[in-house]
Amino acid sequence: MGSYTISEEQNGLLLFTINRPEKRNAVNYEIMDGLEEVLSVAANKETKALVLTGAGDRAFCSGGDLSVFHKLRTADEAAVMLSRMAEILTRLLMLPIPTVAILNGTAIGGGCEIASACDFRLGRKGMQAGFVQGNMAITTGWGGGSILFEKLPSSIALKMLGDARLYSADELYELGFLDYLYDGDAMCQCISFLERMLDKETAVLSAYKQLVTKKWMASSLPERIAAEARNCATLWGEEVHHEKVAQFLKK
Ligand SMILES: CC[C@@H](C(=O)O)C(=O)SCCNC(=O)CCNC(=O)[C@H](O)C(C)(C)COP(=O)(O)OP(=O)(O)OC[C@H]1O[C@@H](n2cnc3c(N)ncnc32)[C@H](O)[C@@H]1OP(=O)(O)O
Repeated sequence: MGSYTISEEQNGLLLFTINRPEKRNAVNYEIMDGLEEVLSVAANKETKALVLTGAGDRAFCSGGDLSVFHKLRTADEAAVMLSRMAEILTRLLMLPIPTVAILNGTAIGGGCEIASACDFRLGRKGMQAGFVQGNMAITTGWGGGSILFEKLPSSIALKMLGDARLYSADELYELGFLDYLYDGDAMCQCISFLERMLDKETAVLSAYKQLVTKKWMASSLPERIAAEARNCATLWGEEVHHEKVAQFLKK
């Protein structure tokens, strides 16, 4: 089995599952390929909504695979990976159909950035999530910071990014990062959350989605996301970042 699966589910849902539970679903280059693939498949007019989740019950996604990306030493090397992923999240954000992240477990760093790029975030009761990049002496580098400022009041977004800590599911729901808390079968809960929307014509859902994507285009969000990736790349090239990652890998 590869690092991801793509499956067509009932009610017109397209499901992308990050399948590296033993690495807490950390993102490697294969998963980036998979995200690019699923975004192309989602353009099919039969798809009503795209759903992203992680395999297992421990993690949605633990961010970038530090053992792989630790090999990127300079700002220029990091910029290639960061800007590719920023482009993927921009496509996900602008997809003309609803998108859902099912946070079946912990979401950390880049995992929170992926979730932020989705229209809705459903969290399993008891999960945790945090933009911990600050503890690694970098910022969000896949565009998730700029996206979070669009999704939440700026004081809440700044606190979450600056704290760089894990928040509980209850806190995340209260802050508005999570739209729904579930327990039990994740797909059943997701279908139930989307039930009334899935009855509607794709053209209707797309028209509504475009109301927000046009706003984001007009405020140059894609350019802001690209700038965020470049700024992160500069911090990435600093020795202090490499030391923090080495500490994690040593553990
Ligand atoms: C690079 C992009 C950047 C961005 O732009 O946003 C980022 O994403 S930075 C943030 C990177 N992520 C992290 O800092 C998270 C690191 N992981 C953890 O804190 C913990 O693993 C966890 C996610 C809280 C889970 O804890 P736990 O359930 O106790 O599992 P373990 O810690 O024992 O991990 C099991 C296994 O998985 C490996 N692992 C986990 N996360 C990553 C990761 N991001 N990259 C690579 N490998 C990861 C961990 O090393 C263990 O491996 P083994 O020792 O081989 O079993």
